[in-house]
Amino acid sequence: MVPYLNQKDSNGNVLRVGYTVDDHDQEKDPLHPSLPLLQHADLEDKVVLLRVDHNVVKKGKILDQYRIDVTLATMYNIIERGGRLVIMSHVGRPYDKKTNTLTVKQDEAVDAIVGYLQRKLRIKFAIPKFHIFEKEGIHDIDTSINWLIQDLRARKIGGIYLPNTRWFAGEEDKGEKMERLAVQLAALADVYVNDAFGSWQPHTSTYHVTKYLPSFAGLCMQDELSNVRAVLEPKRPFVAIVAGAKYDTKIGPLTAIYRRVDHLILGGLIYNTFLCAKYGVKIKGVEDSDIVLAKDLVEQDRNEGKILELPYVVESDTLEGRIEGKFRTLHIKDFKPGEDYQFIVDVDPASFEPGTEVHKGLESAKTIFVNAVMGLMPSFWHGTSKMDETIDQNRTAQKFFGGGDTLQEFKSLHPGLYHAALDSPKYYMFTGGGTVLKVLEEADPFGLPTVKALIASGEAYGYQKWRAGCTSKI
Ligand SMILES: Nc1ncnc2c1ncn2[C@@H]1O[C@H](COP(=O)(O)OP(=O)(O)OP(=O)(O)O)[C@@H](O)[C@H]1O
Ligand SMILES: O=C(O)[C@H](O)COP(=O)(O)O
Repeated sequence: MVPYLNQKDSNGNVLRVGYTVDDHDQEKDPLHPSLPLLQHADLEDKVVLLRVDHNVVKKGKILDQYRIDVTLATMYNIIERGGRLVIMSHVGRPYDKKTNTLTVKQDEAVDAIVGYLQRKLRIKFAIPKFHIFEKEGIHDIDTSINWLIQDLRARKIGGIYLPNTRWFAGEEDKGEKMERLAVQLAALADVYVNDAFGSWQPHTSTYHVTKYLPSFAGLCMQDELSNVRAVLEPKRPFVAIVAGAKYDTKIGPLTAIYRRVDHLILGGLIYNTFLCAKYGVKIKGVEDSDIVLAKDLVEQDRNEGKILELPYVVESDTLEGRIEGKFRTLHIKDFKPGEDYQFIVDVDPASFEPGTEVHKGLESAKTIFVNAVMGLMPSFWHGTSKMDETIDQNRTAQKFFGGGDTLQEFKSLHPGLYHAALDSPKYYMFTGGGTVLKVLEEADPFGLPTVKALIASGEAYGYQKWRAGCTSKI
């Protein structure tokens, strides 16, 4: 039997699920016709493995619950239609690719998320416990979970929330461990739903598991895929601001994004690396191998001049904080090839003052995409704060913010503006900033590896054929 809705009326038309949302307007907002949608899954009495991006915990605490809140509709929809929830998310980056070790820290546990969900939904979630090996994490999903699954099916508990997916040895593995985890995850459930737009990396819980279960895009995923089109087809001039810490996953897309924008503004570790490559300086914390990668971008920009450089940066002797006498503002025009600098930890707000190229670029933009925390938080917030204010002064541009820390810092630095922005048609908040960069690189929202995997699963389970056979609008 196909895993899709199977109720038909007397004319053989597939019935819409009366009480649920089946109102994605394909004409207004076309999603890929082969992308299996949650609305079309048969969920009655099914255990649903739901992958979300609840990567909102820092030092054991939730700083901004936005990325949890936007998945509540998917959860409610699943429960309301008879599904039973097994939820999973990653928190942080416990796996160190360089040393090949995995560090399990309790302050990256999902407990705070589960506490929040229980308060919000008023239902009880169980977090199963598995044996954790030092430097290797969790090897296997222990069969003891079967008791919990039984309780879940019997409605003795409201849901199960698995431990941080990146604590599993097979999550980021490419070999046997990955295959093992994919099979073990799939064995827990009848259906898989991906609502984790922000987690585009093809890991086991976002990608490989789809080989073993009928898989669907959740409601948050669908909204994000629809909205990202506005960034792919922007009103011009289009300015992108990319900053922050995740140099490794963001430098790749950056050269492709360069081709799409009218202006690019860099900050954070990405800017430090760019400055080293362009001005031949050494900045503490920037690795030589990363500078080599940034050289392509510098070359490209020598010809096209799209990068608007933030002229004033903040140098600090320590990463411990903003300590009087240990930090200073530098102008990049004073950089001399071969010179060594301490940590560059922020841009000075003066970089955004009227009259600067950066200010002119932001003032005249019609579309602005922001995946940017300009400085090392929480001490060096001044550059990010000024950036947010400067962007807001442009009242005509369509403004897109995306990224866990980007949203969280926007909220903590300008709470009033952040809440107004959530309701403003001039702003849109994406749950993943790196994901939007990846979409821009692929030039196609459905080119994300995780979305391609959902489409492939639909092919394997006959979704396209089922959909072609539906005569009523679904
Ligand atoms: N110059 C800097 N040196 C060190 N860390 C920095 C610097 N500038 C910013 N950061 C850190 O970058 C982090 C944010 O970067 P990150 O790439 O994770 O952004 P994000 O908005 O979460 O994006 P995404 O959701 O796409 O991962 C913050 O924790 C901030 O402290
Ligand atoms: O915070 C994020 O950007 C997402 O949760 C993705 O995290 P990742 O870049 O570590 O995959």
